[in-house]
Amino acid sequence: MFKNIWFQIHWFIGITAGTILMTIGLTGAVLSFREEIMDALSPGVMHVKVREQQPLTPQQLLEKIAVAEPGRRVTSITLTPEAGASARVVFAPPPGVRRGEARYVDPYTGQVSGPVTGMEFFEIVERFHRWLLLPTEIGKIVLGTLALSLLTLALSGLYLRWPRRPLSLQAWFRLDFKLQGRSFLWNLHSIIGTWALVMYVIFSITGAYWALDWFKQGVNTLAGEGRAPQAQRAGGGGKQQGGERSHKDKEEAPAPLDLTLAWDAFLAKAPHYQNAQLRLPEKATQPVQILFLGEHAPHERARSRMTVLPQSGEVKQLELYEDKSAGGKFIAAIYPLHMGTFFGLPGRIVMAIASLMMPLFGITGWMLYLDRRRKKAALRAERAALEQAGVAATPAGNEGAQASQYLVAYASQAGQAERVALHTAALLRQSGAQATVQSLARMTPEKLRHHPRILFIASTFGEGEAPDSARAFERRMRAASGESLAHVEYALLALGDRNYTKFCGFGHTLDHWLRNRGAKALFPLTEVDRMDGGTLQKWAQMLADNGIVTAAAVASAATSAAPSAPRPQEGWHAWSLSERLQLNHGSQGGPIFHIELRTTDAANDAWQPGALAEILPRHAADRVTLLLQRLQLDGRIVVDSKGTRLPLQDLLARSVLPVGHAATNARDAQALADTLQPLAARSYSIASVPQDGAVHLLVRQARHEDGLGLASGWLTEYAEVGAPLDVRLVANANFAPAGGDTPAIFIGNGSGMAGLRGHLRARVHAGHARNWLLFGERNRRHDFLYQDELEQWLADGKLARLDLAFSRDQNQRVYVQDRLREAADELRRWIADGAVVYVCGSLEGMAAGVDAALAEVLGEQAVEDLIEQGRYRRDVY
Ligand SMILES: Cc1cc2nc3c(=O)[nH]c(=O)nc-3n(C[C@H](O)[C@H](O)[C@H](O)COP(=O)(O)O)c2cc1C
Repeated sequence: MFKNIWFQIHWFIGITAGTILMTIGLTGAVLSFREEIMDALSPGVMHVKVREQQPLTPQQLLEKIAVAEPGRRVTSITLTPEAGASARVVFAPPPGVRRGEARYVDPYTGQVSGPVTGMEFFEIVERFHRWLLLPTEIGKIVLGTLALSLLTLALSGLYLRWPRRPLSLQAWFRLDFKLQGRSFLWNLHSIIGTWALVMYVIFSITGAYWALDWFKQGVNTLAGEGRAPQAQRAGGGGKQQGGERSHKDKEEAPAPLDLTLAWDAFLAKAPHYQNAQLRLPEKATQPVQILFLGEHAPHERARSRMTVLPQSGEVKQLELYEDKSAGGKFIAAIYPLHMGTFFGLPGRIVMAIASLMMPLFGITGWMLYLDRRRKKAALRAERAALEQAGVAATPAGNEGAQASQYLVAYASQAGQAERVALHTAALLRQSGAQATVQSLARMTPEKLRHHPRILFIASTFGEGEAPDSARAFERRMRAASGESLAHVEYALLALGDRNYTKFCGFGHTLDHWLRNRGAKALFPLTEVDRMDGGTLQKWAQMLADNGIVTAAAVASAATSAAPSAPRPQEGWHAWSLSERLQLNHGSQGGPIFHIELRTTDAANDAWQPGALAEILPRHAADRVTLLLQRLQLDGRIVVDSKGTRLPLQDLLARSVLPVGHAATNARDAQALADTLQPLAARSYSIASVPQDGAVHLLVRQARHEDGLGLASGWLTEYAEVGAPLDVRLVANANFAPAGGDTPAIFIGNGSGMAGLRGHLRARVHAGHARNWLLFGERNRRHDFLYQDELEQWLADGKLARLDLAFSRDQNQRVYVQDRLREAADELRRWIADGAVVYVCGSLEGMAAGVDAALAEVLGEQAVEDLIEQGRYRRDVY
């Protein structure tokens, strides 16, 4: 709730003040290097060619100027001892003008140069930066408000992005260029924001100091400097008055001013000055003020002040910077802090970059805002449509127990999980079931037991954590006592992004917790990568396969708009199936095939152990032909599908085949093509390393009542050896190698050997020998996959230990988890040595059993710690 309020404040200020702040940032960056730019644009003006001779004294300069510019009074001269640096002089302004003209004077000849190129431009930029080109008093208030807005944005942003693991540097500072879409924008916005935070706080506080008088007075009082110091710009503070007076006194022909004695007095006190500005009086009898940077001045505003009588050279007053109070020094540091010069050139560059980045925030912020609006609008439309159809979210406080047959509970950050939840509810209703949609924000873990059948749609946020709205639920979940959910059946769809280390992290946490409470999964957790449309279809299909919704409802939903983002098409490459070999002839289980894929595309043949190969499957040619015959359509007719032209039979082979009315209603080939949805990609663990020159897969052929499984049938039976395949290799951060020579324990069963073998082959190549493999299947005789290779590694010392669990080779069933228990002491030793555990294979039975065995041997907390430390990695399905 509190967070939500801050979120609203952040985006509201962001889209209003933030938009103007972009221009303030840009102009600030332009002003950072104003002097250097003007110097470069005006050769021979701000710096002249260095000569052997001594530069002229201020008095000599004054005399030369009097000849060159007769009748013009000089109000200040600024000198720098650097060889070749011109003196800067300011003339008294004409009546009614606020600022006098500034010109540069050759330090050796006293020649007055022409105006500096760019000066006017920078003055306009400065007026924009300080007052938005408004009248000063109004401009100051606007800029002060903007400065405070920037402070609010920075601090609320910090609060909103506070990582749940604040000790992780990575969570604070790591830019992740693998991310895409909203996740990438969010990463950019929050990480760069963190980097720039200190700079923005400095900008806003120092900016507010100049713009808001009350703020300035407050700061001055705090600093023990009761009055605001005089403006310290050249020709600033009180100059206006001076200008008016000069006009009034013009007739009186002031006595000529001689600076010789005053300058000598100054040099006697500060012979090694870095910079001196002489403020000249109108009359020779009045004192000259010299503001100067002493030899050890730490920054450009660490100025000392000397007041000297020009006629006698008597020093009336000397206020050294060194003698200022701490508060006074702080006030003097405000300008260099704002400019970054307080920290020298590096500070200036950092501040300029931070200013330049302000538009990046504005733009990413706007994009996040618009994306969110779009998603919310889509969600509203969806909700309205589904409400018409009778599927509505339960009002708060009415979790009405058994009232509905299914609870569809979602955890969503930006609304995608909610949309899927609404669609799932629609599917349920079309199938004749009752459904209630409920956010986990309104649920507590304790209330779940009132719902015997729950479908969860859970997205992940942060680093593998629950979305904000479900954080309270997650907290309670961790704290909840061991209340049993034994009578609850559930299915879980986890939304995530594979580019994050903890892919679908919250979905898995929730799943783990539900199982530990005794809830029964209707089918294994389904992961969805970046709202992949195909996987969502798989979810619907799983619901149908398990009798939760009807096939007809799924088919009709498939032809209507699915709640998926357009499938990212990038990354698909042409591969070919180069080898196929059944490894388990005679097995009691389904046939398992070793399959090799090759590509000629060298740019696409690198992957890390644990990676997955996504494959776009196709229907067997016979099935397509049969359908075409039934529809009396010619499969060779070329149709258009999302901009690609291809024969209808090819499109059908890659699409969900239409059933019922959807097919028979199609008037012609193109009308049919327009209704088709692409088949979901299937992921397989890669069992080889790039050095093998091919992607190896282990595919178990699935057989259903109506024939072979779609993808496994295609890969193991229908596709000819040599057939082309659309393949995309994706990293699997959850199952990536932990790196280095740390000991590794590999546990798996059946085709799960694939993911383990990929890691093992990589480690063997790298010469890492502390590998322990626990593998299980039914019979040693038929199911000892890759037996020769494993035994060879064992003999060569490349595999330190191999435990096999062939469940049906003896009367009593034995599984990998049993082997793990038998080797408890060894397991504890390996874990103590820092071992990383990799589990690959079936979620049901194996993964859950291994989980329980690990908890038994090592303790629940130790398992939690392993997960936290990234030492328990799983690729289970
Ligand atoms: C800031 C941010 C952090 C995320 N962190 C993860 C993560 O750790 N693991 C993951 O699998 N997905 C992560 N995601 C991806 C989301 O879970 C995914 O985009 C999901 O579809 C969002 O659904 P929603 O709109 O219901 O929140 C993250 C997304 C964002 C914007």
